[in-house]
Amino acid sequence: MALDIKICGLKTDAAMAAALAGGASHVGFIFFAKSPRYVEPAEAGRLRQAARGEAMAVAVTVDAGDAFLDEIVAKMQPDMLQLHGAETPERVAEVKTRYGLPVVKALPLSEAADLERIKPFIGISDRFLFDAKPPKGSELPGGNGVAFDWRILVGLDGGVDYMLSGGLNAANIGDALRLANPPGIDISSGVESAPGVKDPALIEQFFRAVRAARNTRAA
Ligand SMILES: O=C(O)c1ccccc1N[C@@H]1O[C@H](COP(=O)(O)O)[C@@H](O)[C@H]1O
Repeated sequence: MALDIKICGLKTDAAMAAALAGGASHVGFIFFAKSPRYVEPAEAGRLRQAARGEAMAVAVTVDAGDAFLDEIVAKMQPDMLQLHGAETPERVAEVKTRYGLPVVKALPLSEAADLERIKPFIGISDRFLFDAKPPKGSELPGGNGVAFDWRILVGLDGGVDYMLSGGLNAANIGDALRLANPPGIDISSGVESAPGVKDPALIEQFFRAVRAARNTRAA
C-alpha cells in the first residue's frame, strides 16, 4: 500500500528541497500567526512552486475567515486546505464549495471515544488528519510534538482516509506504522532543530526511518 508523507511547516527552500528529495507526497504551510512556522501567503506561494507536479501543497489554517482564506488561495495557490481549528461540518462544506479544493479536517484524539467526532464530517471532509490534543497551556492547536495512543486507530473503519500526525519522529515512526498502519503520515516538529526551524538532515533521517520500517514489514 502506498504511504502518503506530508512534511509540514515549511519556511525555507532548503527544507522544501529535503522534503521533495525524500519523496514527500504533501508539503504543508502554516497560516496561524502564533506558530513559529507561520509563513506569509506570498512567500508560501513562492516556496510551493518547487513542489508543482511533485507534491500536493497544503495550506494549514485555524478557524480562518473567508478574507484570509481568499488571500491564501490567491497568493499561494494550494492544492488542498487543512482546517486545523474547531471548524464545524457546515464550515468545512462551505470552504470546499467556495474554493473547489479538497479539504482535510484535523481532529484531536486521545481516546477511542474521540473517534465519534469523525462521523459528522464523513462525506464532507475529503480526508482527516488525526493529531494529539494540545498540551495544557499551548497556544498551538497542532505542531506541539505530542503523540497520542495510536492503538485507538486499530478498530477504525477502513473506509476512513486519514493522515496520522502528532509527535512523529525518526525514532517512533516504525512503531506508529506497525501499530496503526495509516494511509498517510504528517510530521512537523520532529524534523526541527528548534521550534519552527526545519533541519534538512532530520528530514532525510525521517525518510530513511520510514523506508527502513516499510522494508522490515515487507520482508
Ligand atoms: O505546526 C504548527 O505550528 C501548527 C499550527 C497550527 C495548526 C497546526 C499546526 N501543525 C499541524 O500539526 C501537525 C503535527 O505537528 P507535530 O509533528 O506534532 O509537530 C503538523 O504536521 C501540522 O499538520
